[in-house]
Amino acid sequence: MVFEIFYSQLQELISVLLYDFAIKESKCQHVCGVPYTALPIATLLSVKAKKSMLMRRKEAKSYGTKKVIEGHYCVGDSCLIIEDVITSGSSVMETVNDLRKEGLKADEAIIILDREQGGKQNLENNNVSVKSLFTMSDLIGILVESKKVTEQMGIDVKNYLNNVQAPKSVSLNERILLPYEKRAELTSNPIAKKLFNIMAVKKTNLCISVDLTSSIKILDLIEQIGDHICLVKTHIDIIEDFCDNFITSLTNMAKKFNFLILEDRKFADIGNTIALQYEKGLYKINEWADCVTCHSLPGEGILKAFSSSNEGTNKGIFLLAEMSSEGNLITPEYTQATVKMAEKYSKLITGLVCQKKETFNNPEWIQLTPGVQLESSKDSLGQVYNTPEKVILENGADCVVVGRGIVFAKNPAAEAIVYKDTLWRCYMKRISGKIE
Ligand SMILES: O=c1ccn([C@@H]2O[C@H](COP(=O)(O)O)[C@@H](O)[C@H]2O)c(=O)[nH]1
Repeated sequence: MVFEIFYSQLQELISVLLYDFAIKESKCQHVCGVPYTALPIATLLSVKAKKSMLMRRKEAKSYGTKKVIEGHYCVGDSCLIIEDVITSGSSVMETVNDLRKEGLKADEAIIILDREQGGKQNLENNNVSVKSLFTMSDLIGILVESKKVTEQMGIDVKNYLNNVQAPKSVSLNERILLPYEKRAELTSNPIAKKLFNIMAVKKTNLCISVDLTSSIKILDLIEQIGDHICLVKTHIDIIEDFCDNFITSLTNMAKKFNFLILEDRKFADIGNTIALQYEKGLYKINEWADCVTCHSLPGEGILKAFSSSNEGTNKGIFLLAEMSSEGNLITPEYTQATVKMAEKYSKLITGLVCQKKETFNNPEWIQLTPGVQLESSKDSLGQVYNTPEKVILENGADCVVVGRGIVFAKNPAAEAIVYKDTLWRCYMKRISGKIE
């Protein structure tokens, strides 16, 4: 909604509407705009309502006062948050958290447009009441009525809003406290539902990365550890003796041991090529993999391609939002944009490959975290390993990828049990809420 700042009359109109709608009644002493696009409107409202303005810095200055919240206020003062658009509500929540850290009351937010994708619910779960001038349904109704868009477009948008299911209503970061069974009920992706249920039933959140080049060795390893895993992650293109029988044996084992199969192909091309790579060639990945990994780098086309390839089938995508390797080029902005993209295709998304619990809040998705061994360490090519305790208790992992830690252990079967038990203990501790 950054456009409003380009038109001074529009800015004035919006500030008058907001003032009459919610601000003139508010008892709050201060207003604070969510950086950055709500700052101009917050400034106008602060002048109109004669309330002092507080400004939240996104990054604290490295010099001087190093304050995150600028302005004149006392502990216990109340502050009204102003935001232009909410989707999940996470940007508003960041501002709320910073204000609360300073001892301010931040319990009310005024929004210009609520996109009706779960943000209001999330904020209310965090004791922030939300009033919005418009909702997306209002807006589309007005556009249809004034014939600016067709009735069919209005129906399509409403269907889209229903399909892009709102992140189910849990508090931000509460997802890590919810048990897998509960999250299985919340999710709309069929593979996420299955995986949550398998983890709960088998009491394991261990994903084995079978990075071996011999199909016999892979099958032999899975035969030994099948009872202790929920997910087998393959790199199908490293297998030197690949043949269709391997897929038959692997999928039979998946049924026998009740695990799912993730092909870690990390697709990263234009939609058309993705569809070919997914369905054709030697591997015909779509026929046997329950889910695949893919980069968000090429843009939405990649998810559109999977949507049409998977129409009518139960499949899932893990989007890469972060990587475990040292010096990788993924920035926080890239990660955020990836999460946004996932929100738009929520039904298709099984989860995100990521390293931090803050990366997303939606309890429907599974945080898949690679780069795990029993001791923190690094390999010689930049892989960074964290411990099970760190990734589950501190960093929010739901399902943990272990490769060489098990595959190259002296006794892989025994080592798989050690990993499984350690990871499960950490998960149980996390959902009990007893994390210091
Ligand atoms: O950020 C990422 C994404 C994927 N991986 C994959 O996980 C396994 C890790 O194997 P280890 O032997 O445990 O290091 C591997 O297949 C990677 O391709 C990752 O490590 N980091």
